[in-house]
Amino acid sequence: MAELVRIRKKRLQIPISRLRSMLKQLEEKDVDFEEIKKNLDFTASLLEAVYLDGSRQCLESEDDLQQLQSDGVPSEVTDWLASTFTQRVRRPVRRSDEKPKFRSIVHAVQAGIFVERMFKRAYTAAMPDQPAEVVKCLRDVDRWSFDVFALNAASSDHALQTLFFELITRYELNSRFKIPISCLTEFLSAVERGYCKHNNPYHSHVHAADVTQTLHCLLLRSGLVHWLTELEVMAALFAAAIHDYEHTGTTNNFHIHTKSEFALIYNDRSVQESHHLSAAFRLLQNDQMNIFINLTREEWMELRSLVIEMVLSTDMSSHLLQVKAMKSCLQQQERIDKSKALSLLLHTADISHPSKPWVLHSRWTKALMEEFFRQRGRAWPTLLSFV
Ligand SMILES: Nc1ncnc2c1ncn2[C@@H]1O[C@@H]2COP(=O)(O)O[C@H]2[C@H]1O
Ligand SMILES: [Zn+2]
Repeated sequence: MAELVRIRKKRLQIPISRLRSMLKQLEEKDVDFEEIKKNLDFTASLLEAVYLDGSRQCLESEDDLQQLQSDGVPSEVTDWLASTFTQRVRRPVRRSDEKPKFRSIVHAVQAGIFVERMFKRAYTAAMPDQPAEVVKCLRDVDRWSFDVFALNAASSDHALQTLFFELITRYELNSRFKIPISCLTEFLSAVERGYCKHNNPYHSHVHAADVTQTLHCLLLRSGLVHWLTELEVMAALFAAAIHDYEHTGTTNNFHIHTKSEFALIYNDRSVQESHHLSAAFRLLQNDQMNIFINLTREEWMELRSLVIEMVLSTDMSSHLLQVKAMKSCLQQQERIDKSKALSLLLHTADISHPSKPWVLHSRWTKALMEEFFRQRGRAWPTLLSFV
């Protein structure tokens, strides 16, 4: 793994140093501005291509370049790839009339910084040694088809801990927010125990790991990750990890109609979601588990507010409202509220399994059916009408 990262880093050194030198020239304003903007645009397209089509492990040979070409990457980008990563000489670039937009430069710079960070993390992560099987599973962590069940088996039933650790270190959020490693370990163990409390076939820590990975995939592949601050990414991953914490394996309706303790505490409003939040935040009251101990007060307030909004939005009863609000926002070209967008993304990840490969979807569906049947059993016979 370390060897692979070393090779990848070496390959990316050329475009990274190119990007840096272009930026320096831009600052000094002593070059052809249009040319440099175009180069930056190419760099962004290259980096996006490397990530978006999952081919960042390639660029080994001409075959890989061929593959990029067939995947619809512009010919200029493929040429640039060839001249940068292989011995092939670059063809003259066709001049385009279209002026590169300032946004392209912003994206290029952001993409460059992001890619460099993703690779740097391999050198800074304090992650414990993982079994080879876990490392193998995690290679697919950026993919929609990621097999969370395989990860759970490889990590001896610790999918959530393993995945959260991986993502936090990948995004370098552990160093950015000075998360004590011992707190992170304690906290994640407690979260996994909470998910096991009711022995649910569906709402287990594996579901939490699945939703967290899916959210990461959505953020990465849509490019939204460049639009977000580190605090927002941290809040999003945290919200996904805890979004069903201590789920009882029953629906909100079940709680309301059985006049459960939770329904009484939360006044029939988003009963489960309110409990997931409250119980997870309560864990952080314990200093041994407070992974956010080093956040400033402002950072903490912002993170807490975002997480609350995101987890409450996983209440299925808010589905239509959320979709309608986002549609009207897009139609009227209004500025999109980040917390609303993140909430919708978490909700999307939460109900995403029907769009995953059949082998994953059918497994989730069986687990959910089993959970629904168990609830029916618990409600029998008087309350059957509402379950
Ligand atoms: N394929 C599905 N069909 C019907 N309901 C689903 C399906 N997938 C998920 N759900 C429900 O949608 C809910 C989303 O939030 P939860 O994860 O708490 O619980 C989930 C299930 O109750
Ligand atoms: Zn869920």
